[in-house]
Amino acid sequence: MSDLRIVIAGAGGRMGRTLIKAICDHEGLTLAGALEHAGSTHLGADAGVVAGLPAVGVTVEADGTASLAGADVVIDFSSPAASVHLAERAAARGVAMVIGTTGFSAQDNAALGAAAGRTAIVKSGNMSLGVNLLAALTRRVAATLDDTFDIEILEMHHNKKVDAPSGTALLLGEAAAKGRQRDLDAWSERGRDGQTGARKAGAIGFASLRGGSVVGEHAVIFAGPAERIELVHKAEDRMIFAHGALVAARWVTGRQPGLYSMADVLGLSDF
Ligand SMILES: NC(=O)C1=CN([C@@H]2O[C@H](COP(=O)(O)OP(=O)(O)OC[C@H]3O[C@@H](n4cnc5c(N)ncnc54)[C@H](OP(=O)(O)O)[C@@H]3O)[C@@H](O)[C@H]2O)C=CC1
Ligand SMILES: O=C(O)C1=N[C@H](C(=O)O)C[C@H](O)C1
Repeated sequence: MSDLRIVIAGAGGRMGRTLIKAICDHEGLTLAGALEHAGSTHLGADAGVVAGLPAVGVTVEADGTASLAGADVVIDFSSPAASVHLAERAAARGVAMVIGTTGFSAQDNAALGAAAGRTAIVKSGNMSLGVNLLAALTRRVAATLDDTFDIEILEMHHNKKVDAPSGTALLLGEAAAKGRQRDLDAWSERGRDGQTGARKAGAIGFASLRGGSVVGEHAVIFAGPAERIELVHKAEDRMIFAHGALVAARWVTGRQPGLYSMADVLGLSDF
């Protein structure tokens, strides 16, 4: 069987570099391209060297037309605008895509949905097995407990993260809302400050902490009368996201067009 040919977008970033290392460590995977934005200081450098490895013979580039033409799948951890633009290009060429970027607007999500009408895309705010299992558990617990148990989602990340709440917190919020058979947008409470009034029964609250080098920590708290249940995930190494993205890349290659989740990839949709 021939190698899976993977293009990495956001190649110079924390996740891009982790993915390049993971690809170089795995049999059956080939780095087919490494993309960065037009102003990046990494342009022209060898992607292996950017990732802290010996040279691999792939140059970091901004255009990527030739790389996309020879790729099976693109894995993208960059920025919302870059992901949307790249999804349109991948869709035009029928190249599958795995999107780990977070912080999308409703308009961005609509554009990604349109691209997924033309090529297969796996998109998830968290690619790890642990968090996707946590989401399945969250849905089950939220469905089991009634509104006397308030749901609060707490996340903490490193001090370079640019979006809040995290994509994972939103994924967990969606799972809780699904369990309660509610629309998350109508029930979420974010950024409380000042005279907020008492908590609305049934709301799903979010709180974000930023500091240091924390890779990613999430807690879903079910706070009831005189007792509390907490479901927690702590990521210790970005390699868990990279491994999940590579599992998704194998799974999505050759699939029918559509927008898929990590729950689809991991078989957790009916858990
Ligand atoms: N789903 C998941 O499991 C995970 C998701 N993430 C998400 O992935 C994204 C990236 O995270 P992280 O790697 O930590 O962030 P970084 O800022 O370290 O990396 C992002 C990279 O993308 C580059 N970039 C910006 N615009 C473009 C473009 N047009 N084309 C190609 N590259 C571009 C950035 O360049 P420059 O620095 O020069 O701007 C940077 O090198 C975030 O949205 C984060 O939330 C992160 C971890 C896990
Ligand atoms: O920016 C990060 O670092 C992370 N982003 C994702 C998110 O927004 O949830 C996933 C992970 O928590 C790390």
